[in-house]
Amino acid sequence: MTNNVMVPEAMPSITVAAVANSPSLLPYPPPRSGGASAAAIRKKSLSPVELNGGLTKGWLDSMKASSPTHAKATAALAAAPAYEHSASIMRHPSALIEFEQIMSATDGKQIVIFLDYDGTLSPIVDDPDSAFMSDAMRAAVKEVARCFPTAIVSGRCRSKVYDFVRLTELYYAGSHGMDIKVPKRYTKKKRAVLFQPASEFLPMINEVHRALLEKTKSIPGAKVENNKFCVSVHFRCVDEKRWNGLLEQVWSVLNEYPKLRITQGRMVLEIRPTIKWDKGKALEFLLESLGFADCKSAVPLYIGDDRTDEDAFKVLRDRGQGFGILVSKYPKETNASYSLGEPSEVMEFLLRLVEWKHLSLKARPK
Ligand SMILES: O=P(O)(O)OC[C@H]1O[C@H](O[C@H]2O[C@H](CO)[C@@H](O)[C@H](O)[C@H]2O)[C@H](O)[C@@H](O)[C@@H]1O
Repeated sequence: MTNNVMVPEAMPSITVAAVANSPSLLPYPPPRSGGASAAAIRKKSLSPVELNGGLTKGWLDSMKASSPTHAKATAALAAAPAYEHSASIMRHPSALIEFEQIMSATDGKQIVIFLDYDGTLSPIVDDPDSAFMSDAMRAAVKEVARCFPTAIVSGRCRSKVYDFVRLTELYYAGSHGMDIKVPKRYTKKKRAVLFQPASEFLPMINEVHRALLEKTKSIPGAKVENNKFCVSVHFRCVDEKRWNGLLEQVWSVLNEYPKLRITQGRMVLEIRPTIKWDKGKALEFLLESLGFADCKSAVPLYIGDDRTDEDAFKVLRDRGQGFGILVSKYPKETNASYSLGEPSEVMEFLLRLVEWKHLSLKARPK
């Protein structure tokens, strides 16, 4: 355990009572038009689906602290007392330092790699359209995919994340796992698998995207991104003084869509269907499609940096299978077992995996 200051990358968890007792807080979900009672709102706030990753008290603080490239990150670090180190929050062991231990736990089983994109394979940048991965990272991912089944699981829409990664040998799950494509050469039945559990929401998402574009166009720096089955509203380039205004605009749109929910990522609000599907479910779906439904036959390694990746870390922890690896410079409350500081360390870890695979093949008795 270190004495590092804990800086949350997404929102801190809070109790429902704290929400109910804080009139200054904007409640989530927002009051629907038609005037839901405060009790009804509080009751709705209890929904685990919404609290788990939903927008809660402290969203402004956590939004401020969620960006390593944001000027206020330094200030957030300086505000140590606000994020005091607690016994439950510690830096997890480095996956690089503990590499041999991780590998010995794989015990000859099939390793399957799951990679988040933004903040994991590419550094966080101001413009989401310029979040390119380096050629060196692409080469490392290509090598790793030669050695192990490898999937990208991203909040972005699948086609966009493919345009960044440009490797045909991978499986892609976009829209937080709500758009999964497994190429036919990898499926048992040799038929491409396309899984889109939120397809009925497509018209609604497009409508919300258009409404949000319109509502936010007067806010300098605000960016609305259509991720096919979800929409991202970016705060990164918006002056902090306007964040509440931007949030209000988002809520004014969402008021009309009770079948959508909102979660918070790194300087971003993500609007998505209320269906019970997330990166954790996507991980399970992919394992099954690849023929590894049986816990005993595969060791999944899931590497991600965001709040939404916690769903996948939790699945691994609950199944007692494989390892979650959190990408974060700061200690954080997480279900991951190991950590890596930044994308450059992710690349180093991937290259170690490739090297390990080659050495283990050489060591095999002829
Ligand atoms: O699941 P992910 O692949 O991590 O996608 C989550 C969001 O990633 C992108 O936004 C984040 O990265 C941007 C580029 O570095 C950055 O500007 C933004 O502040 C980050 O939140 C993507 O643009 C979003 O649509 C995804 O939801």
